[in-house]
Amino acid sequence: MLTTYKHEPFTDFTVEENKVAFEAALKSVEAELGKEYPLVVGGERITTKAKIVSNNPSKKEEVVGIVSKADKEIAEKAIQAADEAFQTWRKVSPVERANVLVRAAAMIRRRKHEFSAWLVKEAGKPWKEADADTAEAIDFLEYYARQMIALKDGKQINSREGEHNSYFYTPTGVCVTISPWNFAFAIMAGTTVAPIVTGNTVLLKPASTTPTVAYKFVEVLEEAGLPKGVVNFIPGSGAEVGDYLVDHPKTALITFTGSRDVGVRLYERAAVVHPGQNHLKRVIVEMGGKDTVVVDREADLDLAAQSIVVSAFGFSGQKCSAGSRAVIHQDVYDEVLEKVVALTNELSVGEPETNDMYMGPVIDQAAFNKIMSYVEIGKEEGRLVAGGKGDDSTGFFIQPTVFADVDPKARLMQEEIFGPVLAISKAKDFDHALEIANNTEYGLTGAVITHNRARIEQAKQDFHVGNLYFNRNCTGAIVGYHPFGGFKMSGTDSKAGGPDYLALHMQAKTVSEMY
Ligand SMILES: NC(=O)c1ccc[n+]([C@@H]2O[C@H](COP(=O)([O-])OP(=O)(O)OC[C@H]3O[C@@H](n4cnc5c(N)ncnc54)[C@H](O)[C@@H]3O)[C@@H](O)[C@H]2O)c1
Ligand SMILES: N[C@@H](CCC=O)C(=O)O
Repeated sequence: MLTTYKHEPFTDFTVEENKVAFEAALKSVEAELGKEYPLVVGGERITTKAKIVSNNPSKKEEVVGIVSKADKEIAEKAIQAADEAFQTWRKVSPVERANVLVRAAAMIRRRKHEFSAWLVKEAGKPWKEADADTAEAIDFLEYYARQMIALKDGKQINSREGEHNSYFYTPTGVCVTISPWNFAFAIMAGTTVAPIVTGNTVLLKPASTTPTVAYKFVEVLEEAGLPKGVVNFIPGSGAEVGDYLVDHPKTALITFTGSRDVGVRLYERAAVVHPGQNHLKRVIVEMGGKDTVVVDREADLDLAAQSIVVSAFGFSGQKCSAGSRAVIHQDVYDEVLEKVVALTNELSVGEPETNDMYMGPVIDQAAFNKIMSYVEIGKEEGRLVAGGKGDDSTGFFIQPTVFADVDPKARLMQEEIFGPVLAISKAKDFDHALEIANNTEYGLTGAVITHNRARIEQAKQDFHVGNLYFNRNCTGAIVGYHPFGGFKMSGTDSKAGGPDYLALHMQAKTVSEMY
């Protein structure tokens, strides 16, 4: 019997013992930098000539891992291995499947700082962000294990005299998991184990910037007792391997987390029925955000400024949930803006290895260039009040940047920048603030800072986002506490870490037997 689910606590790095332990983990990871990792297909290790090289975004020259790269031929082999493994894995009891996740969670918990240290190196995460990413990966394993046990007997339905009816969930088939780099552990792990615990088999294609941590996770699943072929590790080009897997007639389920453009393309492709395919593919697509913190005139203005800054600049704004826009009531606009600028100017940016930096680098050169081009756009569209500079000489560092007085329809207020750039608009009143908050194509997260109960109720009805928060920041959803997923072009609102999530990976079956 499992204990009641509780989320994994975050590490307090002001405690000397924790700091020392994390430094030791970083040292041990440093000793492993630059190693090579194979693909894993049906349990077999495959080394290819073509490689994906992942570098430390804060020290461009530092190679973190060199990972073999799958092509179409290997992708085909992996699909066959996953299909074969499905025939037995689907019959393994849900409790046994759940136990694999619980064992894996325990193993990761014992190596928690080591995994977080990999995230510092490979994703450029400051310690606190890396620790939260690892904690969330553990949470997904623990939460989905318990959810599967709760669903194992299906749900109660009615029977009539002489008839016995039952309703239960069955596995779907081969699942393609395509994950992003920004929660290189948590989202990769969560979107891998949800299909596994529900009895499906998985082809895992992690992001090319963060494949090492994904390989380490696959090793843990194997050590936890996952049979060969249930998870297959096949990093590769999104365009080549991604398309091949999405189009394949044996693919039953696709779970994608990433950008809007790739997600939409994949959603369209998955709708096409290919020769040899006798089913419709299930698709879970979680995409970007352009998330807003709204500040009412009746609000704690210090809390408002803190919420805006934390939402905008945590992990350098590289969260789909990032509050990259703030909309402030005109009566308190100047005061909140002044506080936001003061807090922003206190933030430090630099190599995250030593835990004295609030923000590390952005992920790579392409991201650096894109974000800096938005800084230039911002200079045309608004008033630069903080930051505005970047330095890519040794790593990809960008100052936390704030633009004030931006028109609600300006590009800076509409497009996902995915970096430390905050745009601020002034609202005439609360209705106007909500109108601006809703005026993008996205609908992922949002926050409202207000003391006014009527406005809280109004926002609950009218602020059209999947995750709405009051009097706090709009990032940092916790598995099992804040099920996560967005409306509109932010995705299929599948609510990762929530009670309805696992059912999306299964087929409900009705059985009726006459006595
Ligand atoms: N809604 C959410 O829960 C959520 C969570 C995290 C990140 N995101 C979003 O993800 C984006 C950042 O992540 P990213 O830069 O890794 O996104 P991305 O779309 O560039 O890549 C995501 C994954 O898709 C793969 N890919 C790329 N082209 C492909 C193709 N043609 N076919 C199949 N796969 C392909 C990539 O290799 C990667 O594994 C942001 O837009 C962010 O908002 C959303
Ligand atoms: N679930 C995370 C965001 C994931 C996307 O990047 C949060 O709530 O901040």
